Amino acid sequence: MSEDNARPAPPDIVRCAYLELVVSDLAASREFYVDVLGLVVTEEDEHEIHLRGLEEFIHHNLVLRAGPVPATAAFGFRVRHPRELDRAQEYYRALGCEVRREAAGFRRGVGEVVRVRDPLGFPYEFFHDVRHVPRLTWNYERHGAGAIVRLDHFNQVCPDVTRGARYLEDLGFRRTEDIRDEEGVTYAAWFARKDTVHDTALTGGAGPRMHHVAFATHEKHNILYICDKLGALRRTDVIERGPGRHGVSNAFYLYLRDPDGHRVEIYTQDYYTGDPDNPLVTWDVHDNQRRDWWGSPVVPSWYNEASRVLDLDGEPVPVLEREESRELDVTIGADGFSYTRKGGPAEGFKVGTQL
Ligand SMILES: O=C1C=CC(S(=O)(=O)O)=CC1(O)O
Ligand SMILES: [Fe+2]
Repeated sequence: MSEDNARPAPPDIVRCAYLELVVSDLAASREFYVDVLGLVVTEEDEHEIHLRGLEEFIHHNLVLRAGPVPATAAFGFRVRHPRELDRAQEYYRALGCEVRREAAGFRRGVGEVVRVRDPLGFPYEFFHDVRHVPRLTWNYERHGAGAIVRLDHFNQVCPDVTRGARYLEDLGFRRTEDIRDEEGVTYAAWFARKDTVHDTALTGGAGPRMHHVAFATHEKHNILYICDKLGALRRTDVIERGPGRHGVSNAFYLYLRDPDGHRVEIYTQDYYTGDPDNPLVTWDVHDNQRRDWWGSPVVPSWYNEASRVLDLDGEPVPVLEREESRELDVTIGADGFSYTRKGGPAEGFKVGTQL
């Protein structure tokens, strides 16, 4: 039992492991994720494609499933031992959540799965047993110049980030960074189980919705190559934001939109957060360098658009509007305010003066 004996201890989550996306045109999505981005096909048929990064040894990091309504069907987390599935089941039942336990075979390449619709409305899955597949770390003949090596994180849109943060921290996630204002409103926060900046993050907005899934490369030049390749393919309209250097996480980044509009981040070189006393980094929502260290603007679609999520029966979960102030409103636009140097000039061409 956890400290407050009222609730069972949370499951011991190792890492974010896979995302299931429903896509409207499986062939178009396969071309985007395999031919353009270079993810590796573990297994595929006419209904589903199971993909992974070059360094991954579990069966998949991404499932593309053909369906009528583009949405996110599952956020998969690996737990440290099969017994943690019992804990997951007890923990979420004690929260009053819908919990289903699916025998091995429910999900290809994965053993028993506990599926929940969590308190924020998201479809979370927990698993341990998984089929191992070849790690292609040293198969450089298969590494394109864009070389995506692993799944790094999810990003979830929810109306109340403070409430969501409390839920994730009770679940055992460590908050590593956040964006707040002087009134104490939290606009976004990042949460880790592995020793990088995050396994998932909460972005304040209408939700529950899936903001993005991020895959990691080893180097910035892998990201720059993906941009150059998209230029050569005349597909630069899939580039939504970046390339650039984040303030939060310090990672180099690129955001793309897939054929259904699902957002994919390509991400590299954040920092180690594994010590128990890892210090929280808090950013001022008006700091122009918080989301892009070079002060480049965040396009409004990045704040406003995200993918629906499905409940455990495959139905879209209703979306609730955010009640607290929204980041886009307080930083960009006629009454938006953002600075490069606190108290410095707000005039000029940077964000907050022309968008
Ligand atoms: O992974 C991330 C790290 C940093 C940022 S931000 O735009 O720098 O806040 C966004 C993000 O959540 O995608
Ligand atoms: Fe991200």
